[in-house]
Amino acid sequence: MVTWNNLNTLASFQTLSETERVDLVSAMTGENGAERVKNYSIPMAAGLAYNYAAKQVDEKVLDALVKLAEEAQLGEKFAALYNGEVINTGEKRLVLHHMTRGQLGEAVEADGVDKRAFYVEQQERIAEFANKVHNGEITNAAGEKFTTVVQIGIGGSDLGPRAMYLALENWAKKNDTFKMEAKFISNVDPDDAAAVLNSIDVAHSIFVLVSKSGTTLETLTNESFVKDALKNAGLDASKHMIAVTSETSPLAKSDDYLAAFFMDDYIGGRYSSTSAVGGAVLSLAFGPEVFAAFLKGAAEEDKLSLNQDVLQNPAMLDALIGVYERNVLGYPSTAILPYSQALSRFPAHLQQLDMESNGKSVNRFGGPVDYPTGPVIFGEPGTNGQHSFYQLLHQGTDIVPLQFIGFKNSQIGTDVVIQDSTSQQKLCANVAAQIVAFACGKADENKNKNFEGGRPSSIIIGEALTPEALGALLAHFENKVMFQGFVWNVNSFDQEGVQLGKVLAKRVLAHETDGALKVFSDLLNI
Ligand SMILES: O=P(O)(O)OC[C@H]1O[C@](O)(CO)[C@@H](O)[C@@H]1O
Repeated sequence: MVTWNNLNTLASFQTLSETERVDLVSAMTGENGAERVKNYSIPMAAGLAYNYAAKQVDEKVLDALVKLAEEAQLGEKFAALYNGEVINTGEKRLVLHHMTRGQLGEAVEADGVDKRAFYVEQQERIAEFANKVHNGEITNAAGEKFTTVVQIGIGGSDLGPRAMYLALENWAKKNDTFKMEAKFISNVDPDDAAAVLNSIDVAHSIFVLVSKSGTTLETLTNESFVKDALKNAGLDASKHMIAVTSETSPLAKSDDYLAAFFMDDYIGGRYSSTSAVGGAVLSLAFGPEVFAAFLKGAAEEDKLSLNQDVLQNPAMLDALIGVYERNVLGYPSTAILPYSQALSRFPAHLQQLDMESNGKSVNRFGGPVDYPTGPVIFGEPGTNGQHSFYQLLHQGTDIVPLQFIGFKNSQIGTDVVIQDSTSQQKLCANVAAQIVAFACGKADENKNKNFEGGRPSSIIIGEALTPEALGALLAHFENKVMFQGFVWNVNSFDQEGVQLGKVLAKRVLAHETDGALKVFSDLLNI
């Protein structure tokens, strides 16, 4: 039986708060600095490793974090989640995204069906459909193969799948599994749809309309935009569109689509990359085998998140260190810094995952929380970020914890030696240098050139960004955010904070405005 308590009521949190702070500069530059880098590392799935040597922790802090994990019952809460308890209290729903990639606990039946069987059935249907598109059994009306897939969706129906597609595009090309180019339309800004439509051959394009609810204004507007374009090209839209939605949504029973694939209300949009939401576009783009490898990596990482030994559970430890930084050390944000161009949209995905999940001021029962919850998340790939916002990270007045990601090898393998090193070596040299620069700093008499150091970071290191590694990376962050939500006692699976803006926008469009809303509407010529 689990009990849900606010963080500041836990005795272990009190102990953690009183634990002596670690001087990161001394820890990293002292005689045990090198050993620390070797030891403070946990294996992850797919050959990845989570290294937390440059975090502001030592044995005493780690011990206090282990006690916090125990008192907050993180393992038990995860078990309650994957065994089908109503963890999403706000919407009174189960939380089942782990089941899209494996069965961690008991069979869970909901709506009269075994949910694992349901998700597997959707994967099989998608795989069959994708194979038929690739081998020319499913074609356009002229009997020609589709060459492009365009996903229409927003939020979780866009960010995760888009980030995953970009992450694997070059890998798939290099490994001869690239089947179709994918494009994405998300913004209701007409320039988004228009620009994508101008860049493709609509006659050879298949569109994936993705909306769990089937009611999202932006997505339905963009669907009409695309249907108009197909009609104007003399094409039958229903022969060019598939839907990914929940079986209860208005889209589910429509004849407007060539096929429909399903997820359900037990998978939040931001946790849906491993469901049909990511499955359709990724299977069409790279083939079902690549999507299956991606799921395998995620499933392996999920299993590591079950480990009751916190120091061998990368997602749980990452989560706890994040809580320590937020609630004891008082750091307000976290930067996601992948040293991998393929992960260019991964920070944007994590922004939604983290901030929509844990950006909450009430606990899971609607009561107040009087401590900080989710941090502000932002990021960019390195080394580009170094030439942009790292100035503030190194010498600004806020300390921003950093989450680096790096790979020993590139995806494409084409490289050049300039000044005795390859580009890949330069990339990796930079991330190593940054970790040490942030943690250790450098004293200078000229205060303008002085680096205080003491700026914490972690790094996930892998051999190369493969489908398995990407799945593991995704699951790591999903589970980290989940564990943090448990510690903060918030419901990480609803998002009421997005509703008010939607309601007011509808009022503006219906011209039912007054006061400030009316003046802004007039200023924007609506
Ligand atoms: O898939 P849907 O139902 O169109 O929702 C899209 C996105 O909108 C949100 O509900 C926020 O407005 C996200 O949580 C979700 O990912």
